[in-house]
Amino acid sequence: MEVLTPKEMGQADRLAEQAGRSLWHLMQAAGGSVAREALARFPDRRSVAVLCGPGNNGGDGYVAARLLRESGLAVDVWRSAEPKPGSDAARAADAWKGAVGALADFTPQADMLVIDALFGAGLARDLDGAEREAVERVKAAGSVVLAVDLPSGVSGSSGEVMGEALQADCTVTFFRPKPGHLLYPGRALCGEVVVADIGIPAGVLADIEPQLWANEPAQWRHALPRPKNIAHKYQRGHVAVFSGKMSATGAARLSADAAARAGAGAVTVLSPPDAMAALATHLTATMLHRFDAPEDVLAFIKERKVHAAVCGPGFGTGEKQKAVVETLMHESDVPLVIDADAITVLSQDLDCFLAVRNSGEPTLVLTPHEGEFGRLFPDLAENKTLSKVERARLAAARAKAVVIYKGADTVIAASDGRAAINTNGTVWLATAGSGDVLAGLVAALLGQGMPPFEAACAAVWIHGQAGQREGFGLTAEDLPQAARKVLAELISR
Ligand SMILES: NC(=O)C1=CN([C@@H]2O[C@H](COP(=O)(O)OP(=O)(O)OC[C@H]3O[C@@H](n4cnc5c(N)ncnc54)[C@H](O)[C@@H]3O)[C@@H](O)[C@H]2O)[C@@H](O)CC1
Ligand SMILES: [K+]
Repeated sequence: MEVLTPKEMGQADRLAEQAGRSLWHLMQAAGGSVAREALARFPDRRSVAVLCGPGNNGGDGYVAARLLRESGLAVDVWRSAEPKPGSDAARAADAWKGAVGALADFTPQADMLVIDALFGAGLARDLDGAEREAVERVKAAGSVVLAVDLPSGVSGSSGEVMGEALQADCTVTFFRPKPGHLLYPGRALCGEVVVADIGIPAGVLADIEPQLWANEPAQWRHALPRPKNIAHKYQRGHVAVFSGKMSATGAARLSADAAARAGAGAVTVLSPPDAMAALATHLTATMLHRFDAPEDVLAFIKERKVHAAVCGPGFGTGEKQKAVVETLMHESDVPLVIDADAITVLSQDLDCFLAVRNSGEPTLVLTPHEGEFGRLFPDLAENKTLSKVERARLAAARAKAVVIYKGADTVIAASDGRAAINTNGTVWLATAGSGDVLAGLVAALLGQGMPPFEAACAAVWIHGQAGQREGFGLTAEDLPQAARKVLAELISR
């Protein structure tokens, strides 16, 4: 599903108006969907308090208040400021015939349903004054909160908290989700998110051309590799995985296993001389090849027709490793997944890395977690005015790469501006070796010819789904098999 920034949502609103849906009617539908969710989800609440701000978010609140009162509930409205005279919100406030209290006098109770219609997409600065104090009181009282569009204090564009924010049990937003619903901390503050249809025609999206999606199979399933019956193993993608020294071979084996389970026809672990014996005792279907110097690597890639390579898991960060990473970047055109230690190696000489990337070759997928992202793109990481999506996009454009910016809310970004926010991750994936598996999944899909952005999005989703299936107590060794089943189902459907 497309994700719209608050600015794009304003555009949707104007386009809907041109298509004959007035803001007044959208506001009635928005307030109506809030009232419906309140009745359906919180039927046992004895009283309802609707907190209304000065803008259209408050307007939705007045509409919901009127409808809930008409259904027989005891409803009070508390407002921080009057809506602008002549606005749709003012018209909605006029249609509310009950009393209106000053927000400063509102005393929340634990058994109350609080409908938060203070601020939505229009939140422009940190919460302060009466609104902030009311938010603090609601949090202290522990009332059940249903947020209109966004919990007040959450930025719709970044999910960041602006000063203070409500913790909602449920958030009803309209037409399409916003980045603030999917990026942390906003995602956690929203509670369950309901995306309500308020009559904005989906056709407006053709004019808006959104470049951000929630990461879902609908976006990339068509591009998943479907091997033809006649394919032999090398036609199904040959993936090479670089191993580190003898004491650090497990990471490469996890990547290799993931690549094989995700459909690569052949997988070879490239090993430094000292790790050959350790790897040989562990590998069965996966092939093993020794490399000593960067030239060996180039020769192997060329002669054995490698389709994608993973470099980084357990690799090490010394001079020898640096030489390999640089050779891969300068002298080879094999699609690369650069993870973990290889990211650290690149970050040791940023000017060189970016100079090489000016040519745009080879196809590159970078998989940094927060710390690695900070090392590769320090200025972007420090820029607190940017959302995680914007940081990932700028990084992708700068590195001419697909960037998988990992975390609980992993963002995948391409250098052409497309981006996706992943939502199926689970805490069980925060385990040693999980990232190595992800790198192997990306390489397998790349090696089978899937375009890099789609391959990255698919790998992240499959990884998340595998984590959910395995659940409590999973180890990274469980993930490749689970990923295989997820992928098999995606392909067979
Ligand atoms: N865009 C659309 O298509 C629709 C939008 N609707 C509602 O309209 C909302 C957006 O309305 P608005 O653009 O009026 O924005 P809001 O109602 O979120 O807030 C805007 C008002 O708050 C003030 N303000 C911003 N930050 C403040 C702060 N920290 N402290 C005090 N005042 C602050 C602004 O100056 C402005 O007056 C959405 O969240 C949604 O609830 C719905 O009515 C239906 C359709
Ligand atoms: K709100």
